[in-house]
Amino acid sequence: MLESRYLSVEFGGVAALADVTFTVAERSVLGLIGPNGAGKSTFIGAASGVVLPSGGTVTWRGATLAGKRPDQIARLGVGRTFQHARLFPGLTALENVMIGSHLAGRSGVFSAMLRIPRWRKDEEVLRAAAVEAMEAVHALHLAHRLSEDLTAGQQRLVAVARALAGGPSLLFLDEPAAGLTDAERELLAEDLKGYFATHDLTVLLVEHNLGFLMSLVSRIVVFDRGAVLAEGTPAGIRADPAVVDAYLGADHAVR
Ligand SMILES: Nc1ncnc2c1ncn2[C@@H]1O[C@H](COP(=O)(O)OP(=O)(O)OP(=O)(O)O)[C@@H](O)[C@H]1O
Repeated sequence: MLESRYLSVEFGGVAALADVTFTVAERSVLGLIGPNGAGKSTFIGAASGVVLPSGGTVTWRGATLAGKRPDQIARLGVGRTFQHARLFPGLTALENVMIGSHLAGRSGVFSAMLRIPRWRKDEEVLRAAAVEAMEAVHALHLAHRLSEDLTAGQQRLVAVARALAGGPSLLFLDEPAAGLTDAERELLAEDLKGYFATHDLTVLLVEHNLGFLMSLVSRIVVFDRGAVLAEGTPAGIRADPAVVDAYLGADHAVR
């Protein structure tokens, strides 16, 4: 279980998150939504070690996440994507996925590597994991293209593949569908659905495209101004007047 208890984050004395408490059940997919600036990315940042909390705890299967370094958190089997794809320029898509899984994945890939001493074998293991992850999101045809030559949507898919290639048990996806065409987004939703169903994976998904989000999640937590505004099933959240008021109103019609 992922458990956030009274997590608080301040930036220069201004509260970005205040006493945020919620849980994500093992092997479930939770959607985290809310208006711009509500603190969604800040939560992922704190839980993945790039933002320091000012109070509270975030634990995964009982192990502390918030307050640790990103590499320590990655070693606990936690993977993430960023709001911006952050691929390394000058490297191919495949190389980006391989490097990402090498840096991040200590649970699946890395332990597999430890059992195979020769460095060539190491590279083969990384490559195989990268190819499998790229295949899972229909991105394998991009393998040998330079990352800077990819469209925004393609870069996004490669970033998702990079997070999957590390073999995470807990995955934070920060707006994976941003910049995708309608067709790419629909395909990614199908791909992720299949992936989640066949892997031992707990997922926290931040996404403004609510059609995409609602097709993947079983529960939703709504943030508003750094606090939990509501929590429930997709149907319950859609019908919650406070959520409609704060977020789902005119500008955010459910697609
Ligand atoms: N590094 C930072 N320094 C100062 N303030 C920050 C920093 N990162 C985020 N904030 C502020 O913290 C608040 C929460 O931002 P955050 O990006 O977490 O919101 P969000 O819900 O992810 O928004 P969006 O949907 O627009 O991505 C905002 O007021 C933002 O301006």
